Amino acid sequence: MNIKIEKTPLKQGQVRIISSKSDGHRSLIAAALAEEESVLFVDGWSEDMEATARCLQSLGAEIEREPSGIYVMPIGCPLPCPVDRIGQANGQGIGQADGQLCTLDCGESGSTLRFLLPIAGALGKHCRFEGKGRLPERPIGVLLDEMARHGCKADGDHLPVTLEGKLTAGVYTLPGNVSSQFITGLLFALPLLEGESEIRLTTKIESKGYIDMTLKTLKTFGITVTEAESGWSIPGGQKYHGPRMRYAEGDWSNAAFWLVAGAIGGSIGCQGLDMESPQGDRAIAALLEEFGAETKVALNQITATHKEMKGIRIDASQIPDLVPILCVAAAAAEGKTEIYNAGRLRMKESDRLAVMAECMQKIGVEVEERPDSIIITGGCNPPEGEIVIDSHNDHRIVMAMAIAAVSLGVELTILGAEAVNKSYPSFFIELAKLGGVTNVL
Ligand SMILES: O=C(O)C1=C[C@@H](OP(=O)(O)O)[C@@H](O)[C@H](O)C1
Ligand SMILES: C=C(OP(=O)(O)O)C(=O)O
Repeated sequence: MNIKIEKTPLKQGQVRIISSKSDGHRSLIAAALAEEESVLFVDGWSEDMEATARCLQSLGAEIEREPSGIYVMPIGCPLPCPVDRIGQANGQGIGQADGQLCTLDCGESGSTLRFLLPIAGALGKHCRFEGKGRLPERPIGVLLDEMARHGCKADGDHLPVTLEGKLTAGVYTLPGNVSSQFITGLLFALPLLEGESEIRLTTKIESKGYIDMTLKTLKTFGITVTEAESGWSIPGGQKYHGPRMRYAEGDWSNAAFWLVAGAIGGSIGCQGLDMESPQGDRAIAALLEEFGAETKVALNQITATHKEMKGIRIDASQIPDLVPILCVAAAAAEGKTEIYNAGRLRMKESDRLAVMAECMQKIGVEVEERPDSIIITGGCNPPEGEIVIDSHNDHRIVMAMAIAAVSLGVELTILGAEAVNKSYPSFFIELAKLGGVTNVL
């Protein structure tokens, strides 16, 4: 789907923010590992969350999405689970038959893949992991090596991979700067093993907010994890016991698009966010203040309002998903903005540093791309003629450039705009509610 976005600016207004997909993944996983069935309330549903739900079903959970909530019957449920029923139909009785292969189609979701690899290993499931788009290129090797050292082998280091064996407890040593998702996956998996485990980091942790989200979910489900000198200690033999009903919290990464739009050209409020959330992308509020814009919190709403903005230096190591929209904020700020420690952006749904540099150039913003950073000089001089942006199938590029169009006043066409469905299917509906004018071509 290609969408043309007119340069009509957004009106002042409010957006009700959908549930965090990161919290959605974690809540679904914890509920599927729990001892009891539960209901999860999620406002909005994305392709990535669908991928996690689908994979958990392949592992044996029953997940039913009703208008009243998402009903999760855990993997270890006392009733026959879907996979087990196949076993029964094959005359193999209740319980997954030894060696029976289940396929986990992770779609394009890095979180789904990297969270579920160690979980499948801890459950001793014989699984084939598949994925599409850029997912097969995204790194999983360091996690698979560590899993292999602990009894669970994969037949390759990129998708598709098939796992064989069952994880054993012990010391898991990993870098903290490739993907925090490896650590989240292990934090979910290791409590299920017999015996104590430890995760030891060999570098400083990046994307730490996401680990904090995982630790918060684990605590809610009664799982004990203690911080160690360079990682975490995880007692084995634990069981997940969670609340029977749970609400996923609002998504700060999605809110950032609207807050930047408010900061550049008016005033936009976001509702439904937890102001104390562990989500690292909550940093958007402080960053907009640093740029010079105004943010105000009243009750459950945060509003960003335009004030003259000046370029700043931004360390991206803890907030990778904010970078595309921060590039747009930088284009509206006077002087230079440098976003550094951003090398990991190259291994997301697209090479986000290269793609944002390409997009900024196309709309007439001065930009310099370096291996680990991007430098943007404020000011936008769009060229004559039609501007066409290739989304590279990346949801955050689509959303960032849609906000660029309405906030920087550049009419443009985005190719492959359906990529928004990965995390925020109602994005263009919200844009229209705020007065954004779009045409599907
Ligand atoms: O744990 C999570 O929910 C996520 C972790 C981050 O990945 P990295 O840790 O690989 O940076 C982030 O980019 C991704 O969108 C979601
Ligand atoms: C990188 C992202 O997600 P994931 O790693 O789960 O694919 C994202 O949502 O921007």
